[in-house]
Order: sequence, then structure tokens, then C-alpha cells
Amino acid sequence: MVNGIIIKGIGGFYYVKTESGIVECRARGIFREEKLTPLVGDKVKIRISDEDNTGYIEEIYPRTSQLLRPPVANITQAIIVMSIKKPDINTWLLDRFLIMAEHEKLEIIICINKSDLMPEKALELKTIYENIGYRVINTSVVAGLGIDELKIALDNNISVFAGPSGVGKSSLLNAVNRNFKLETGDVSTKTKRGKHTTRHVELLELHDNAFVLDSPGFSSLNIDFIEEEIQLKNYFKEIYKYGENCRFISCLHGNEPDCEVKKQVEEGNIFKERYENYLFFLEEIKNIRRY
Ligand SMILES: Nc1nc2c(ncn2[C@@H]2O[C@H](COP(=O)(O)OP(=O)(O)OP(=O)(O)O)[C@@H](O)[C@H]2O)c(=O)[nH]1
Ligand SMILES: [Zn+2]
Repeated sequence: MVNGIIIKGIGGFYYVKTESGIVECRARGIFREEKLTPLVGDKVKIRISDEDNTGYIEEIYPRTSQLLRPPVANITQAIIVMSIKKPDINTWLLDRFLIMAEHEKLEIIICINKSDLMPEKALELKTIYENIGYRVINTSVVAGLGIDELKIALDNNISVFAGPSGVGKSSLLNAVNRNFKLETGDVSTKTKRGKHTTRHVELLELHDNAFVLDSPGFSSLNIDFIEEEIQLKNYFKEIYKYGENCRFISCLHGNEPDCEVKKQVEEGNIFKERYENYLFFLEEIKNIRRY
């Protein structure tokens, strides 16, 4: 028996990367009985036949994480990619992606790409999110900036790149490994893929012990897993921290009196846009609960 990791699955066949190469495998019937479907990212034990180089998945090791869209197991890290320009930086989307990644309990790196277009603004944003407590890497594929740092951050991880269309996710992946050759370009020139064609997610091997998913993570930005308004602060580190000093323990940092969070926003210690995004999401959660 050999250990490996499923890097691709198509029509009942699983491609398992082992120490001695990639083996085409089927899953034992027992998994179907247990209603357990092997996923890309699964660490598995396989039995390889002596005749040809095919095998059977005998065991699936317990998963440390499981994403639904795209379906993939054992992701350890999310690289949330935003561009400073083209498209313009959008903190609403950034904060939304952060909530998704926090929810999955992944390691998080914020990557501010296209920093060649507005280097100063990119640095400003980096400082803001670093002060909140995030790791931020500013990159430019064009200028070759931050690529080495990103590459090192991918070591010993199974990473998913997430972020809006056109920010440079594929360009960054191609930059960290020149063998990848993912399609990049304007939305208009890219082959229409995704919705109408069946796309298979695949893990790309950067080098030993470093894998990246070939398609973007969090294709749904639905936050309905946050059931109560009071839970939202758990996804905003700085609001959580300052909120401990509000007058009311149940403070939602909206219109309550003696709210420490609002005070810190006024004093500039909480990034105003983050606070506004927080209020927006709060309203959204309130509305979900009405139905
Ligand atoms: N100026 C500049 N342009 C960049 C940079 N990185 C990528 N681009 C350009 O941005 C455009 C979009 O890049 P992609 O890598 O296709 O973006 P993506 O995030 O993969 O887009 P989707 O596949 O739609 O999600 C391309 O025209 C790239 O050449 C950068 O660092 N600086
Ligand atoms: Zn408060």
C-alpha cells in the first residue's frame, strides 16, 4: 500500500500523486456504501496493481477542511487576491472573502496585486490590514515584486487563490511556477469557461509539499452561516478586540451608547471602510433572519 494525495478526479477515476508518480485509481465500493465521495485534496492509501500502473483507493484519511465550492479537501491556506487598480481595490469584497476564509479556519494571506499601478496606495492598504492582524504581501506580476515571498508562503501548504475576476490570480500562479501556463487576460479575451462547461478542479504541484488549486476558491460569497448578528464580530478581529470595552456586552456597534468600536473608528484606529462593511453585513444578516 502506498500513500498519496488526490490531485484530480474525472468520471470515477482519481489521479493520485504518490512518491513514485501519478497513479490512476478507482475507489473501493465501500466508500459508496458509506456515502463518502473521494475529493481532490484527499490524502489516501492506495493499492497498486502489479500488472498495470492503476490502483484502488483503500482508505481516505480524515480531512482537516472541506470546501464546498469548489469541492476540495484539506486546503490549509487561502490567498485572498485583490488588485489595487484595474479593477479598483474593493474592501467590501476583500472583507467578504476574509469572512469566508475565516469561517473555513484557513491560514490567510492577503495579496495586493498590480501594486505597480499605484505603489503608495498599495502600501497604505498593506499597513491597514497588517495592523488588523493579517499577513499581507504586495505583488506585481509585471514588475516581479513579491513573487518570491509569495512562493515561500506557499511551502508546506495546500493553497487556494480567491478573489474577484481580473485581479491577476492566474497570472500570479504562472509567476510562482513557470510550468503552470494558466490562461490569463481580459475577461473578454478569455475562453468562456465555468458556468457552461464542466470544469474539473485540480491541484497543481508547485514543488514537493506545496500544492495550489487551479481554480478560484469561494465561488459563492454567501454568509448565511452567520446566524446571529452578534456573531459577526468574530470575523472582524479589531472590532472583536475593541468591542470588549463597549458598555453593553450585547453591543452590535451600531447605535448603542458608549460604544468603544465607534469611538475607535472616530479616532482613526479602526479603518472606517471596514466598519462600514461590518455595518452592511450586519444589516444583511438581520434581513436573512426575517425569512
Ligand atoms: N499592471 C499589472 N497587470 C497585471 C498584473 N497581474 C496581472 N495583470 C493583468 O491583469 C489581467 C487579468 O489577469 P488574470 O491573471 O487573468 O486575472 P484572474 O484573477 O485570473 O482573472 P479571472 O480568471 O477572471 O478570475 C491580465 O491582463 C494580466 O496581464 C500586475 O501585477 N500588474
Ligand atoms: Zn460597541
